[in-house]
Formats: sequence, structure tokens, C-alpha cells
Amino acid sequence: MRYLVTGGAGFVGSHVVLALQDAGHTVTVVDDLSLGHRSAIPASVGFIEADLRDRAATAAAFAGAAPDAVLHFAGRSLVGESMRNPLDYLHDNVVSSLNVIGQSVAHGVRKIVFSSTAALFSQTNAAPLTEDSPIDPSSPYGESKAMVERALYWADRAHGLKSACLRYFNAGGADPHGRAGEDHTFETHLIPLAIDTALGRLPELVVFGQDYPTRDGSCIRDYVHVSDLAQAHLAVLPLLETRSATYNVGTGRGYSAVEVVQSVERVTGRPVNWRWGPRRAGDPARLVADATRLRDDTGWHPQFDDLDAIVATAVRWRQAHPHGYAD
Ligand SMILES: NC(=O)c1ccc[n+]([C@@H]2O[C@H](COP(=O)([O-])OP(=O)(O)OC[C@H]3O[C@@H](n4cnc5c(N)ncnc54)[C@H](O)[C@@H]3O)[C@@H](O)[C@H]2O)c1
Ligand SMILES: O=c1ccn([C@@H]2O[C@H](COP(=O)(O)OP(=O)(O)O[C@H]3O[C@H](CO)[C@H](O)[C@H](O)[C@H]3O)[C@@H](O)[C@H]2O)c(=O)[nH]1
Repeated sequence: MRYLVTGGAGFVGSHVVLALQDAGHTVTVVDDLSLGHRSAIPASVGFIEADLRDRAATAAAFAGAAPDAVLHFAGRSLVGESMRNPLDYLHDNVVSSLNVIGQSVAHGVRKIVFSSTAALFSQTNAAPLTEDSPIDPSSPYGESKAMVERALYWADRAHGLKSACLRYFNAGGADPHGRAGEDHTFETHLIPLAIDTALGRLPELVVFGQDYPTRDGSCIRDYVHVSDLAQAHLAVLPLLETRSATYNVGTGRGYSAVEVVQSVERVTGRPVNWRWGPRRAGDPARLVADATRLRDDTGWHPQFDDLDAIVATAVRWRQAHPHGYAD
């Protein structure tokens, strides 16, 4: 199979590229390198530099790659930034996704996997979130993903394009073989920031909000290992022969931001210098997945079901690559 991976130079996409290669598939990455890294893409993988907001550039990428299936990761994905630039987020994520969906239809692609998000939900109770939990995004970022999910619904109805919307909870960790990791130029994610603080590369970590209705007052998230996420993509592809589907992808375990900090302290053996700060706009209190549907339909289950094990892979990659992909 020939796969086109949009956003394959980024964190999740680069790990999925490795999983596809490991499974013997032919892969082309399309990315504008606005947030990703050329060196995150293995030399043996085809690469097209293009901005998917540009329809003609997207069409050219599809013509060049001639894919059988598409995995669409490219986009802007920061909750806090989306609260400050809502229209940019809606524009960029929706326009680029409509271009990818439109070109998939135009080039006869039958299958697409889309990176959706737990940020579609705004948790109102402590129960894990199923695929049928109410969609009520707390941020324009989450809203942009909800809009693309609906576009994919209509692309199937009208054109028979089968899609899997994978609603990732919080991706973390790094390739267990050390081939890839998380490296954002302006890092905002909790695990890498806590690691860099423990390693003395950052002076302090601020935990956003101590007054959420959770056990210690900080937000609770379901951290899923990025290589487990990658395997979820491979697991859903066969289903797309016959139907579209939507899945929540997480471990089912929730950890508070403070518990993540404690995990980093355990794994590194060093203290994290942290303090409480105000809430970050757009953050729901608690997002924990019920991934029963994915498990039942595909047999997928996370190999990493323990936060320390996830954090340990991220720490190893960071220690091996103190400057990330610039090393
Ligand atoms: N990381 C998470 O915890 C998480 C959780 C839920 C959903 N997601 C979704 O998964 C996807 C990947 O997330 P990530 O953490 O790897 O993000 P990332 O920022 O590391 O990677 C995104 C990639 O897309 C590329 N890109 C962005 N805009 C583009 C454009 N217009 N044209 C071409 N390429 C473009 C960037 O250069 C980058 O390589 C995103 O769609 C995100 O919303 C991520
Ligand atoms: O310096 C920081 C950074 C984060 N946090 C907290 O840590 C938790 C996790 O925050 P991240 O920024 O690591 O991740 P998000 O939950 O904001 O978002 C991630 O997971 C979401 C799904 O849950 C989205 O899809 C999104 O793309 C992806 O970045 C949140 O409660 C946040 O408030 C802090 O306290 N301090």
C-alpha cells in the first residue's frame, strides 16, 4: 500500500511513519515544516514540502504521491493558542483538511485516517468519555476538529470516502527504539516541559490552575504513548474497506498535572521546580477515554499503560537529543 502522511514531520505523524515503514508500507510525507522537522522523516521516506492550506499545492502533492490511503495529521493543535487566535485556527485546520479531503476524493483515495481530539469534549462528570459523549468543544481548536469530522461524514455520504476519526487523548513518550521523539520549537506540552525543568534546562514549571474540581485541583488527562497511538492507526485501516468509524484513543487512566510532575521526578530522580499558576483558557478539567469500542473492534490495546513507562521513553529521547532534531 502507498500511504500519504500529512504532518509526518511532526510528533505523532513521525511515529506513525515509522510504524508504517516497520509494517512494510511505502510512505510519502507532505509537510510545510512550519512546526515539524525534516530530520524527523527517515531518509528512505519520500518528502513533499507543501502548505496544505494551498489547494494547488495540495493537488500537486497528491499527484506526486499517488496514494492508496491518506493519514492526515497536519494542523495547528494548541488549545491555549487557539483561544487567542480562534479564526486563524478554524481557518487553517478546516481549510487544509477540506483540501486534503477534496484531493482524496479527486484522486480516487478510498481511505483516510484523521487526527481528531479529546478536545471535542468538555467534561461535565467523572465518567470516562465514550464516542457518544456530547460534543461540546471548549476551544476553537476542538471546534475545528469537530467541523472536519462532519466534513468527513459528508465525504463518505456523497463520495464513499471511508474515514476513521481517531480522537487522541494526550500523546506522550517517544519511540522505544529511540528513532523519534517530541520536539516542538515553542514547547507548551506538560511532559516535555516537566522533563526539561527536571534536567535543569528550564528554570521552573507552572501548573495551570489549582481550583479544578479534581483530586488535587489540577487538570486530569489520559496520557497515551505515541507508539500505541501509531498502532491504533494500523489497527483501524482494515475496517475502512467497508465503513467509516470514530474512536476514542486513550488508556482509560487519568493523571493530574501534579501527578505528571511527580512521575517525571520519579523517572529522572530529580526534583521539578514547579509552582501553581492561573488556569489556561480552554482547558477542560478532566479528559479520560473509554476506548472500549476501539479495543472491541480491532483488538488494539496500549502496550504502555503506566505513566512512568511513558515518561521514561520521553526522558531517554530528551537525554539522547538535548537539542531535539537540531542535534
Ligand atoms: N499531540 C497530542 O497530544 C494530540 C492530541 C490530540 C490530537 N492531536 C492531533 O494530532 C495531529 C498531530 O499532532 P502533533 O502533536 O504531532 O503536532 P505537531 O505540531 O508536532 O505536528 C503537526 C505537523 O503538521 C505540519 N503542518 C501544520 N500545518 C500545516 C500545513 N498547513 N501544511 C502542511 N503541514 C502542516 C507541521 O509542520 C507539523 O510537522 C494534529 O492534527 C493534532 O491536532 C494531537
Ligand atoms: O506548562 C504547562 C503545560 C500544561 N499544563 C497542563 O497540563 C495538561 C496537559 O496540557 P498539554 O498542553 O500537555 O496538552 P493539552 O491537554 O492542552 O492538549 C493535548 O491534548 C489534547 C487532547 O486532550 C489536544 O488534542 C492537543 O492537541 C494536545 O496538545 C493541561 O491540563 C494543562 O493545563 C500545565 O499545567 N503547565
